[in-house]
Amino acid sequence: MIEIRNLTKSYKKHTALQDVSLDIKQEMFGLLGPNGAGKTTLMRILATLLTPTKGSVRMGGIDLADAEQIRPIIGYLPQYFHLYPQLTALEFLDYVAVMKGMNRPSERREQILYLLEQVNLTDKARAKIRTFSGGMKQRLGIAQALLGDPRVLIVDEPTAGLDPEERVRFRNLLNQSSLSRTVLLSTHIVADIESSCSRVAVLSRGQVAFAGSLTELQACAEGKVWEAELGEREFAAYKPHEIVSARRTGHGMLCRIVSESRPAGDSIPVRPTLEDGYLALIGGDRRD
Ligand SMILES: Nc1ncnc2c1ncn2[C@@H]1O[C@H](COP(=O)(O)OP(=O)(O)OP(=O)(O)O)[C@@H](O)[C@H]1O
Repeated sequence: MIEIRNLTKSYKKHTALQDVSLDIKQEMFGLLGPNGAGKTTLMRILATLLTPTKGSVRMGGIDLADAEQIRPIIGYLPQYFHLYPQLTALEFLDYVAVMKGMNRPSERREQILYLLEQVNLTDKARAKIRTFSGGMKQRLGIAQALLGDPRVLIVDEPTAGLDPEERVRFRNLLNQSSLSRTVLLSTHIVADIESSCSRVAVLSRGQVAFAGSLTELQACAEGKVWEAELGEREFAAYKPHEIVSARRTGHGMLCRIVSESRPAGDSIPVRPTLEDGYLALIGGDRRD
């Protein structure tokens, strides 16, 4: 469905994306990566808001450069987006629908009411957006992205800042949306990928460090995850990204460690999680 070939984007001297190639089918595809890895840059290119320096993208066989053909098939929820606080949910969605070229009022009305129901905001249809919680705003954001029934939905870090209940609700909404379209979800939150995506790519410093199934990503930490009880000095000797979790015990800290080498002393190898796989892969490349 989406074929990304040798995509490069430079902002003056800084190269944010370098030679990125990916194939995304009709599926829910996750994009992981630390801060500054280039996720937003890639998403903005796919949403036709940025022009790549080099490379090409085709969606459903249409070249991304063909803006007139490509725009109607894309729905985009940016990381930060502006909602008009004085408008009601209905007024806002009607405004976006008009912007998307939906000219028939009856068609707009029908789709808006359907989407408000999908995102569970029917009872807030006539409430002003300024009264909405963060989760309600994100759900309204998804509704605006789904106006026009796009074949590709691009969502950039949509669950950051949501409470656990809203995050689960939002993930379910994305899962539901992915039944009939391609969804590309960018996030830092490994649990979001785990619960929703069939495949994932990891960007690191603008390059594809990994692309494959969740099981394959998990396997990147095979033989590199350990549980060990560490004293204060041993604990301090590890790099921050190597200790995934630590719990105080009577004698020190019981730590989960992602490391190429077996920790000294009493340590036992443990089965990696998806997060371990991600951490083993990006390791010291993390900038945050
Ligand atoms: N308009 C710009 N001009 C110059 N540099 C930019 C611009 N936009 C992004 N960058 C740089 O490009 C790199 C990639 O940024 P991008 O926002 O795509 O990363 P990201 O993976 O989405 O990060 P985050 O998770 O923090 O949102 C960063 O080093 C960033 O500082």
